[in-house]
Amino acid sequence: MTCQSKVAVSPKVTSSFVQDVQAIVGKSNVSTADAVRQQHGHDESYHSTEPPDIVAFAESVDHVSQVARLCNYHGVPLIPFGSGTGLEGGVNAVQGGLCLDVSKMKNILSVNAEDFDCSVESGVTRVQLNNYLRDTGLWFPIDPGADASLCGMCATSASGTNAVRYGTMRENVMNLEVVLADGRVINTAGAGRRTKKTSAGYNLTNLFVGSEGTLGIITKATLRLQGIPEATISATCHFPDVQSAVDTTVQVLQCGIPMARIEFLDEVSIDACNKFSHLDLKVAPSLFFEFHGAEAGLENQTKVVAELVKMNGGSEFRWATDVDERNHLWKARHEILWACMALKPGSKPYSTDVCVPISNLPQVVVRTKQMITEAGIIGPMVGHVGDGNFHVFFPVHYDDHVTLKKVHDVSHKMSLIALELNGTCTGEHGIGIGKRDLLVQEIGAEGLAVMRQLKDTLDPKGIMNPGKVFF
Ligand SMILES: Cc1cc2c(cc1C)N(C[C@H](O)[C@H](O)[C@H](O)COP(=O)(O)OP(=O)(O)OC[C@H]1O[C@@H](n3cnc4c(N)ncnc43)[C@H](O)[C@@H]1O)c1[nH]c(=O)[nH]c(=O)c1N2
Ligand SMILES: CC(C)C(=O)C(=O)O
Ligand SMILES: [Mn+2]
Repeated sequence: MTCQSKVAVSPKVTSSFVQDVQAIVGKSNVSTADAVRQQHGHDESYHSTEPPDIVAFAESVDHVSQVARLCNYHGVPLIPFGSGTGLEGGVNAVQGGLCLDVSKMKNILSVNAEDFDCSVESGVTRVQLNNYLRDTGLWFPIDPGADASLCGMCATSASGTNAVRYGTMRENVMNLEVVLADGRVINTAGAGRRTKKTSAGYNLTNLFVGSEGTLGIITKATLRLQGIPEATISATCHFPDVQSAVDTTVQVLQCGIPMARIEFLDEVSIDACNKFSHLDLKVAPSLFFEFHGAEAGLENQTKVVAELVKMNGGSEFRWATDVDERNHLWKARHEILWACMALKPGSKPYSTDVCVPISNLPQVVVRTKQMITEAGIIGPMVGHVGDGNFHVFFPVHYDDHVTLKKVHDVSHKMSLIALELNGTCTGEHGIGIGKRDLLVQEIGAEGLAVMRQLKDTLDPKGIMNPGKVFF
């Protein structure tokens, strides 16, 4: 686990190949400069930088299609690059090749306000879309902390703090335009289709959601939108221990309260947030809640949740009712990765991401906390607990191999506990290069072989993001 990068140029990327790429996307959209290759050879994770041999910037689906056809012909690895905010090394060019940056395709193609949907090109980010929607009364709720590209979010099946109410990318994508390895362009639900439901054949859309660039390049996404709620209330409270906070979450959901957000932060992450984002919360295991709905309904919901908090030994609510206060709170939550890294200056994130059925959550959280304490490492715990999903954001230094090994061991054991409890090794960050060994344990050898057959059918030469998801 070093930070060294590969300098050798793949023998397949010859000067005539570079010229062919330039002829497709234009000279100014191609770079073999070291700085550009380095920048495209890593995401926000701790994985070592692996630069591609060449970076090309696409400006249209036609560019993407022609570049794919060229790479396929020459057998050159093709790595799609959205905004590089991934956390499992998904863009790292582990076998060299061509990195295709699709961030210049930034058009919001349509917004159908009456139908609650929109279509965006591959470079449109979630913040760009929500700014654009501001005056329509609509919003797109899926919110990974980073301002990721929406097509990259499709590729990793991202979610975030709102998933407990609004679902993940899987539930919010209606159609995708995808360029396959051989350059063919398909629409996974048929050209122009944007229905809320369909029983027409196989669900190709969801085959590409979470495919991490290994099956094709997503050039357009048709997404569901939501109405901005009439009223929004946020509140925080703290608990004597982790177990009581997680028990409260389970009970709130069992009561059928339609929570918009329930986020857990342990005392280490609260401390990190206080320091980094200038909050003054009590340093204790805490829950951040958000309620969306009509004013009248919210009063009842907040009352029930406050009672459950009290029954579990939690504190009074601290309300964040006005917009500025609320934005400050959720901005702090979204910046928590960097807050945790600031606990150890110069560190990079080693993040974990397990998800279990909600009733098994207390067990996995409490066992993880014990492992972190026993290992004597810094391991702030943060969870989208309403989904049974939680993370530990370990700050690591590349050269501290002793701590890295401890972190890796705890992280691996956490995933095994999640699998043992009918859960998954990744709720939202994906497999990338870091969790390939866990995927086989999760899906089983036969299930994985079927995934492999699908990959071989769509990408027989294996050019699409090789070394990711599978070994
Ligand atoms: C501070 C912070 C906070 C968070 C997160 C990151 C960071 C830095 N994330 C993770 C991250 O934002 C998420 O993985 C994004 O969905 C990745 O989108 P990018 O555009 O950055 O893809 P990026 O460029 O990083 O690529 C990720 C993978 O998708 C592929 N890919 C990208 N664009 C593609 C395209 N158009 N077609 C095909 N394949 C493509 C790549 O090849 C790669 O395998 C997250 N996530 C989450 O789910 N919940 C969260 O709460 C957070 N929070
Ligand atoms: C920081 C990141 C990785 C995240 O998933 C979160 O904040 O929930
Ligand atoms: Mn998360």
